[in-house]
Amino acid sequence: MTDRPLLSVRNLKKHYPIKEGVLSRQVGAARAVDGISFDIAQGETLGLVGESGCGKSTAASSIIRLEEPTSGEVLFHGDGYDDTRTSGDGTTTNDVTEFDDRQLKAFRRDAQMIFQDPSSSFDPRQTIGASIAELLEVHGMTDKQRRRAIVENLLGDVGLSASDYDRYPHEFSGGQKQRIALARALVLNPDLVIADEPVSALDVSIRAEILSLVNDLQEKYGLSVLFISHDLSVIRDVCDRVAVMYLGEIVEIAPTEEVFADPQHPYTEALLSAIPTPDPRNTREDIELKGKVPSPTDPPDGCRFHTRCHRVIQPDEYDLEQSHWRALLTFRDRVVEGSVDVAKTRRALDTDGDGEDTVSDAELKHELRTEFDLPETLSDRSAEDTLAEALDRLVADDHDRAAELLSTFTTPCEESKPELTDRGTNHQASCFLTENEAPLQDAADLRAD
Ligand SMILES: Nc1ncnc2c1ncn2[C@@H]1O[C@H](COP(=O)(O)OP(=O)(O)OP(=O)(O)O)[C@@H](O)[C@H]1O
Repeated sequence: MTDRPLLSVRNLKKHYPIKEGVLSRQVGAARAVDGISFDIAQGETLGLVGESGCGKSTAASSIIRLEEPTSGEVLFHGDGYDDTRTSGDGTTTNDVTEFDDRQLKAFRRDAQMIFQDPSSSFDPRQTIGASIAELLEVHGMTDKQRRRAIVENLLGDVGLSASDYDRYPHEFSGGQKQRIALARALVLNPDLVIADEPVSALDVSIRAEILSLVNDLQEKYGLSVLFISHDLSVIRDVCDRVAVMYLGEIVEIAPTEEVFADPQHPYTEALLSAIPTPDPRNTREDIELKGKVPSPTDPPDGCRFHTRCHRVIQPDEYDLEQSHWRALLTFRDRVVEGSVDVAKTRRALDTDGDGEDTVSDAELKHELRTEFDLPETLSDRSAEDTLAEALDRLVADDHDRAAELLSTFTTPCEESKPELTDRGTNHQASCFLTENEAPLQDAADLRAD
């Protein structure tokens, strides 16, 4: 046991080229993973959490080199790996991204992956014992009896029995198959296991059993685990630390209890609020993550979360109710991108359906405010004047002028990018709001603003 982390990921990027035309010219890139860094200590379980599409699986497959990373380092310090390890060209490295085929084969023994759907990872014509024992054979164990003994023993460790060795995958339930997948991941005695949503496909009733098994095995074998999930409540049960990912970046990383007790990024706060809680005094369930996750081909400038953030910062000249400021920016973005369909709203209001233009502009503007959660009057006079004029232009079909007027509303969150900075021991987050301040105020206070 050393103090050195088992795995150090440094500024890892995976960009998928977007190609167009007969010549397949590259016209852009999906920045699925865009410069993430973290360590995993020996025997530690790190959770990687975020909504679907934020880049978790791409991060995992780039770390284990199922896909070639675009750039960055993945330093692995497993048994037998040190800085003097010699790569094929004679240079010294323990950077997985530089491994040659021989090193990669050894690494793939020491770092194993478990996937969400256990059904698809077994050959239906092979007994589960044979499919696990095969790995031992591939890695040089010639003694058939010994292979069988090791696998039978492992089946016991994952809560199955030695006699299951000769049974076929279809004879097992989803939960049992995930136990078998765990046995297969462990048979080569790895240092690191990457588990990508290992319980998401399972019935809620058996999730807890599998999570508890992961915990037991992690302890028994002294494993380091990268545990990927979109669900923070699952992470809480198994992880020592949590890294929160949004649109290809890590926005907060901290010990699990700190993330739950004192989140420093509004995105983390929103994920926490989605966890159902039986405690009626808990105020978190009211934060609603609005809007679409932007595309990684064109991520927002500045803080990537600002287009959906309930705490998006107001410039000094305004002092609006926070929810109105959020609504105003959302309205601005929708008008600027051209997705506010005034004609459609007009048709919807035309209840007699005669096609005659009987809907007044005042009704239409009222409906647009309602649709975008904007009040009848903003408390700030100058902001209200600008909004009212933009609405006038919009209902008069002068979309460009409306967009121009609304574009005068800007937030510091889109003007520059917050870096990950320290918020306490082992706690980092990237948000201007909490950079130099006390913890995020309670969600209940925010609503009372
Ligand atoms: N081969 C590819 N080409 C282009 N874009 C891709 C490719 N693979 C993934 N992406 C994009 O990269 C982003 C990250 O995808 P990824 O699957 O890693 O996210 P995730 O957080 O694991 O989500 P999920 O839990 O739904 O799998 C998504 O926007 C996805 O559309």
